[in-house]
Amino acid sequence: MFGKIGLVGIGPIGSSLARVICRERLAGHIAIASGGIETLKRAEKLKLGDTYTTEANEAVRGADLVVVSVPVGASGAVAEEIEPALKEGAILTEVGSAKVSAIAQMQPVVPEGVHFIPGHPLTGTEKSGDAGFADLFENRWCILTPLEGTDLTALEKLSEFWRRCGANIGTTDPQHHDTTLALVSHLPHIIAYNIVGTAADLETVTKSKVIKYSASGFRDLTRLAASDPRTWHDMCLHNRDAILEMMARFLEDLAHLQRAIRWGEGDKLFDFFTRARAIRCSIIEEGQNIDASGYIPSARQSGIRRSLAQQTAPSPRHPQGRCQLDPSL
Ligand SMILES: NC(=O)c1ccc[n+]([C@@H]2O[C@H](COP(=O)([O-])OP(=O)(O)OC[C@H]3O[C@@H](n4cnc5c(N)ncnc54)[C@H](O)[C@@H]3O)[C@@H](O)[C@H]2O)c1
Ligand SMILES: O=C(O)C(=O)C[C@]1(C(=O)O)C=C[C@@H](O)C=C1
Repeated sequence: MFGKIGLVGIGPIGSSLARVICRERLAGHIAIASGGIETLKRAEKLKLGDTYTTEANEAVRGADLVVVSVPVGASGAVAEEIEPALKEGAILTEVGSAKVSAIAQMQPVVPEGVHFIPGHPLTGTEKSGDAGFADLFENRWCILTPLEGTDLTALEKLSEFWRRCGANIGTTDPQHHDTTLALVSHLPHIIAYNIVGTAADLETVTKSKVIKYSASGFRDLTRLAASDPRTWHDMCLHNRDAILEMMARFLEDLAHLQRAIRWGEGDKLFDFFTRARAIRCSIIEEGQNIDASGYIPSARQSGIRRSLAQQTAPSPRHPQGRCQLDPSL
């Protein structure tokens, strides 16, 4: 699809993209940039790309597609760094979880002639670092938030890229994206972090007992609390208003629940739990639930589960085994 793809940032999203680009042969050359030298060395060891550099502008020079996958708070600095090296006609995208802020930081420095189309793959795990995998985007939504005047050919090309990575494409405006994500992603993370904090602070139950006797309800609810602190620090600062709005609504609803429990309003509680269960069921029917282990969409949901043999097949252009996938990751 592209002669050269420049990947700036090689965390869970960047490293998953590198793997799927390689597997699907979407680029003639994958250039990887990361500020962290250790991360870069590991990416090289895993053969995630063709070239590796700590200089983002080096990786994007001559690239037909540039994907910026860095913490939202770093997107402005990265945009400034790569701006002089972006090729005329290139597609530039970023994958930040808060669109309004990422766009405000990047758009002003994008040169004329470069197609800047922000996006957000709605998928991830609580893992950090280069713990990505090629199937991460399979049957997940990737939301694109095209800006006014976006070139439709470039938009279609980027959409096709994500489709070949396994994703379904949705489009919306950045503000609507941020409001929705505040509810379906940011609030759940805040609740998870908070409940772990509550448990850890309990004086009547020791920390070791919380850990030892963690029932699966607590474990399920708290998985998200293992997520990357930098990501969630950035989210709270960069999608502040929408998150505060959702927290206010959540607290209001929680107070209603609290009241129903205090007054023993069984019917109310039963109706409330029944309604919530129906919503959870509809998420499953939409095919948006995932196997707990490994986070790989089940064969039934995705329609395809590529065999490991297929995933590790060397590319004919790189018979030495460029982009060999480590099955343990
Ligand atoms: N992890 C997820 O579940 C997930 C899902 C969807 C979208 N996102 C978004 O994708 C982006 C990348 O997230 P991630 O979790 O893949 O990785 P991450 O946020 O941990 O970032 C990792 C990469 O960014 C580079 N980086 C960090 N600070 C930098 C800086 N100041 N300047 C330049 N590079 C810097 C690191 O060297 C590393 O290569 C974030 O904006 C995040 O909001 C994350
Ligand atoms: O399931 C998880 O572990 C995630 O945190 C993934 C998740 C989400 O909230 O759904 C987290 C942040 C991203 O912006 C998109 C996806």
